[in-house]
Amino acid sequence: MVILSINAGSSTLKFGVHDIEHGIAQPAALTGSIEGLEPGGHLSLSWRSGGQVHREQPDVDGHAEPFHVALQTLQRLLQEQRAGRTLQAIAHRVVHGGASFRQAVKVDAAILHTLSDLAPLAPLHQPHNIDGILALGRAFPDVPQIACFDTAFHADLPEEEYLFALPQALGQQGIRRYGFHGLSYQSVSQTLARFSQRAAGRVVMAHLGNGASLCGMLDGKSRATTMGFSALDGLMMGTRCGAIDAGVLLHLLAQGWDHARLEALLYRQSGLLGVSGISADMRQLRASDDPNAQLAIRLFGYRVVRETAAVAACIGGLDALVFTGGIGEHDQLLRADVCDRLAFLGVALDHDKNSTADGTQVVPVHSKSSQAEVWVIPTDEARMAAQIAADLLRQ
Ligand SMILES: Nc1ncnc2c1ncn2[C@@H]1O[C@H](COP(=O)(O)OP(=O)(O)O)[C@@H](O)[C@H]1O
Ligand SMILES: CC(=O)OP(=O)(O)O
Ligand SMILES: [Mg+2]
Repeated sequence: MVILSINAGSSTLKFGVHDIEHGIAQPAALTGSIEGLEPGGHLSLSWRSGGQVHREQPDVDGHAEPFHVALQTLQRLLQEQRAGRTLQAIAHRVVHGGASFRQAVKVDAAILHTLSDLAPLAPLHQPHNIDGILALGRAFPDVPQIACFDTAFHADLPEEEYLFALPQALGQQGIRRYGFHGLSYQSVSQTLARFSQRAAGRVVMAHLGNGASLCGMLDGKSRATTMGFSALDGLMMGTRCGAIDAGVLLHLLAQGWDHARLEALLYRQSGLLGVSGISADMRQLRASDDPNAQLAIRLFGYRVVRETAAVAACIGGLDALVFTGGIGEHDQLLRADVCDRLAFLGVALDHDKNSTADGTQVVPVHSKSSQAEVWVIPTDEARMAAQIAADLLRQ
């Protein structure tokens, strides 16, 4: 069996072609991303197969929809690689499953409708996830499309974690904490379990990418997480501010800000980009000597420390801390800053080991004397989605 995994975002479409052997999704035989899907962006395709990396610039005529060109490019690549003919399913990462979906589902018209209703709760993600399902449904009409939700991993959060302190009628309408990055947490916790017995204990995972969140787990199950009703809560991110005093929003509303302006502020103009005024990308901030770039990095690390301690408190302590996501896997300075400040929780980093971890493999980075283990583990959301889809098809 072969499953194509799709993670369609606002600027990138990431894909992986996974063989399923004896029910287990294998690392992608063909993997890649199409970048530059945002308005005015420059489309570029990069893909890896058999250890070789290929790059190309798809031809785009000025009027073509970037998403359409990306899809044609992907279809062509699948044909060339003979992967398209054998597809058994297409697994889509869908960020928000709301109260309706506690686990993955095979998509039909009614389900698409429900997913569309959730789009305002994840405006950076859900519309693109849905576009991906529609486009691949047209391209491969006979192949089942499976929606794999970021929220599903957190479906059993305890009541005191998922309830907001609002009148209960609102909670009953579905206004509650859902939590996100679930495919990543599930992938990384399965990997941790292969390497460390601490996976059965009190684990805090830090998914620090363009979006960023933490998850506190007991025995591999989500018990606390920083993202909430939407993917805005919790940590500071590339362009999102994370947790913010709701009084600020009331104040801006009273000043005449409308929904569209607030949404743009909270989702697209804040975070590393907003504070630095330079970039949402940690690599560019590291390379800059502008004091505002350094300030943005400091705020980012500070918030990770603050929230890690809070999440550790919710799960009763810390047996292991795991870094993943683009920043978590690659930014050794950020890991060092965070771990040094978490010494009070029994975290002691081995700085030499930390400097070798670059997201290509699983690396323990704690020192011998550390009470808590610290790991850098590359996430594989695509393989996780393929696995979830394979499991669903077998049911
Ligand atoms: N070598 C690196 N050093 C520091 N940060 C990095 C590095 N590579 C990637 N990043 C950060 O990771 C982010 C992308 O994270 P990723 O988890 O891949 O994001 P996405 O949410 O798009 O899946 C980039 O925006 C950048 O901030
Ligand atoms: C939920 C979320 O923020 O996802 P991403 O990190 O892909 O933006
Ligand atoms: Mg991500």
